[in-house]
Amino acid sequence: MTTVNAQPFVSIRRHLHRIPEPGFAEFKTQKYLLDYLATLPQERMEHKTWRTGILVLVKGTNPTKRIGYRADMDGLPITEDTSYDFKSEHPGYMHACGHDMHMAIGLGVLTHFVHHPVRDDLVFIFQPAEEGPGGAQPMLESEEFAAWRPDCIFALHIAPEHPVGSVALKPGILFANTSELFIDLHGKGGHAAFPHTANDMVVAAAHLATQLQSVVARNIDPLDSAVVTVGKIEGGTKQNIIAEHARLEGTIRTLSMESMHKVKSRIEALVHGIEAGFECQGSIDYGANYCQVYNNEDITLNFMDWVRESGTAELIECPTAMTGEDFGYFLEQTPGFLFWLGVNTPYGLHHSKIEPSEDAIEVAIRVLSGYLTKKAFE
Ligand SMILES: CC(=O)N[C@@H](CCC[C@H](N)C(=O)O)C(=O)O
Repeated sequence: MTTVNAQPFVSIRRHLHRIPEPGFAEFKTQKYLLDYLATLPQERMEHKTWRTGILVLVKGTNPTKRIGYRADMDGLPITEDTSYDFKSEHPGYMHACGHDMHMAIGLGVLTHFVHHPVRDDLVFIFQPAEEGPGGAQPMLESEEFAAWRPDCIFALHIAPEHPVGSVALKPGILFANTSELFIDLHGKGGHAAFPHTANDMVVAAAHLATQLQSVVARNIDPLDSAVVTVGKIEGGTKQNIIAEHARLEGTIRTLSMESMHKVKSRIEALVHGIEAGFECQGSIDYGANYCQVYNNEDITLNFMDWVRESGTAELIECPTAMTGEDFGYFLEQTPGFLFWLGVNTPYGLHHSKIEPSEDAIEVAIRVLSGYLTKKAFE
């Protein structure tokens, strides 16, 4: 089994944790990663940037194919509430989805292969804007990516609910199809004391938020799975002014595209109903849409067998989750898989208190280095 000194990558993770940035604005993150790459021996390495992302080629000794690992880079608009002494230095932003861990692990694996080259070429992909508006699709269409397109590709995501030392996955559909959801309602504002002269968009938004919950409950086959979550409502300007505008922001998750179309058409019908019922105008924007994460059956089962046989980590066969990931677009074009990495913390992804166990960094570097070495000689 490969032994790994993960301490430098724990420090890297802590530095990255301090500088979370929004999608396509990962400027400090990109610079920090580039500065680290410059400290490595350059003989076997080439790199190039794509927008705020980075692609790194670690050259094989006698390459027959290219193997990819992808790490996402962006943070989330969350005010951090952890006990860390290396908290976010960017007010209102936090690495609450583990991308700091994913990048540190990527650098750890890359560093291992710079010092221990294998037969095949390895491509490390640091991708911006996973949380939105979605960096994978435009990156896949770029010339920079096309020149180093991998033949198979892997990624991981931290899993708060799984123990450190474990990896969890399944062949087939692992994550759902997603669509963002932004609904604007425009009515007639007015004085709080004269409601009969106005069309109150706070009341309309409240009705709509409640009605949206009927879509999954009443329009989707209970044996299928779907989610409609409204995560944010904004409306009004002052307590004694009737609001002329309200905005609902949410996300849709489905396991099939058929259900995605059904959910969207029901949402459109409900918004028309609100327009008629509250004499207002509604508009819907579906923002960024991600396709499902579909793990290639053969490669995933092969990896699961390898984990079991090598004893590199505890293997958990997990169910499908309604999370989304634009890594699904890589898997649509290139066979591979994504796995959950156990980080054992009571707070979930996107929570202001999440503190993933950093011991998982060593586990991930060990698993990925071991597996990619095997893969490079298959
Ligand atoms: C792993 C994870 O938490 N991914 C995000 C992906 C966001 C997709 C998109 N911006 C949306 O909100 O629909 C997730 O929320 O699952």
